[in-house]
Amino acid sequence: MSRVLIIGAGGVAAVTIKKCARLPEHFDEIYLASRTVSKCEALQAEVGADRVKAVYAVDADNAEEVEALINKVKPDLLINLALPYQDLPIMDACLATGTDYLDTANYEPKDEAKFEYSWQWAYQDKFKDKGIMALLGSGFDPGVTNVYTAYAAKHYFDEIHYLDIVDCNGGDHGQAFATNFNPEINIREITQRGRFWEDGQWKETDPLSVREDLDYQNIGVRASYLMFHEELESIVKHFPSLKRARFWMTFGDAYLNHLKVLEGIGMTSIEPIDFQGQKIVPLEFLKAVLPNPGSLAEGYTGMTCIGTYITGVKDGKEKTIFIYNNCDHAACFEEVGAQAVSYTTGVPAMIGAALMLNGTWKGAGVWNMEQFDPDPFMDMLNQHGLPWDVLECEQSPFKR
Ligand SMILES: NC(=O)c1ccc[n+]([C@@H]2O[C@H](COP(=O)([O-])OP(=O)(O)OC[C@H]3O[C@@H](n4cnc5c(N)ncnc54)[C@H](O)[C@@H]3O)[C@@H](O)[C@H]2O)c1
Ligand SMILES: N[C@@H](CCCCN[C@@H](CCC(=O)O)C(=O)O)C(=O)O
Repeated sequence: MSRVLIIGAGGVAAVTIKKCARLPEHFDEIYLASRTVSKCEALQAEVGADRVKAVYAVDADNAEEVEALINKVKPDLLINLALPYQDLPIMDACLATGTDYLDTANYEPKDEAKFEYSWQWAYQDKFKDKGIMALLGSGFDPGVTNVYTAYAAKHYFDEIHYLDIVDCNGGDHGQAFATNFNPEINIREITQRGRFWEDGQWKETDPLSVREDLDYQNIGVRASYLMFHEELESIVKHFPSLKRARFWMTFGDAYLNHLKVLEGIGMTSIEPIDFQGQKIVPLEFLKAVLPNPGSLAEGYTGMTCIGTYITGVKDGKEKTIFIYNNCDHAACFEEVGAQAVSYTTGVPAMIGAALMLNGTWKGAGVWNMEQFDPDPFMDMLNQHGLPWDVLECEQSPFKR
């Protein structure tokens, strides 16, 4: 029997819960908790009380509260789909109770827009000694992109040398400006300085200053900008043969113009300001004004294309492949009432959890996705709504 406790009841969690609920062979009992219990109740009503057994309010910034909840529910696995700020308190609660842990985004401190694995990797010995497992970044990127890299290294190359992860949302939600997942986390991510790995060191660029126009399968040519994304950090660690590793995300002109204005007037700042006698953080206020990402789903058209270009050597010859998925916003809405960015994150969280629970991916300690055999995960992507394809490219599409 397997019992999971999911923390978080936002856009991503809604997809994971619905997918888990359909798979009683992997998830016998599902429990749900979040800061706002009414969101959990709404999801429980949608999915059915036979599948989501009970819901709870929890403040996951508080490790002791999470620990008390774990002691009540006694899950085999805790799936963290709250925000990156809660990763460490939840990991502390898992350590205290001897519970396995999974998340989709690496820890970042609330008062500093900096995301890196050092904080979570620091739990390696503690998790190992306790005999429990943490699986980090089981979303799409990070997540599936790490698994694509491991799959390419296993089946297509003797050694991999160049990696370019590309993330295109070619969809149209009809809003002037909106983010597809938590606006605070998303805007903190894309306004950071760019960073990529080359010749054994990290190199920095000004935010969104390096552009390539790339042709995305079933979407077309889109302006793509170099950014830092967390999976680069673990992938270069686990594939030391990489000479260069970069991440690119597409943005339209309208999106970038809005972002520029919001940044220019200080609305993306995380420094608190005084407003009518109280402290407010401009970015938190902006989040309250922007559409809830879940609300974009109805009427959203077009698709995403996220994938990994890899160049390396096989039998002495250099070659490039592209492994990718297209995900259609409208099809996701029809299936689970969500848009494709929530879907592409929520499904891999379910798959990572299923592989942990049935022991296919197991081991004490803190793990990144590319450290396990990619094949069972790739099979489940095909079975559960995120089919992938591999293209052999004549040459790399990047000019630089
Ligand atoms: N790996 C990927 O591909 C990828 C892509 C998109 C999003 N993500 C990650 O997925 C996670 C969820 O994103 P989302 O769009 O669903 O966000 P969301 O804002 O819609 O949902 C977050 C949920 O966490 C809850 N929460 C926030 N603070 C809490 C606290 N202190 N205690 C308990 N619950 C709390 C909120 O109430 C909400 O239900 C984020 O960590 C995000 O960074 C990963
Ligand atoms: N998987 C991504 C999701 C973000 C998609 C970003 N693209 C922007 C582009 C919007 C536009 O140009 O209109 C988006 O918000 O969809 C991640 O890991 O961060």
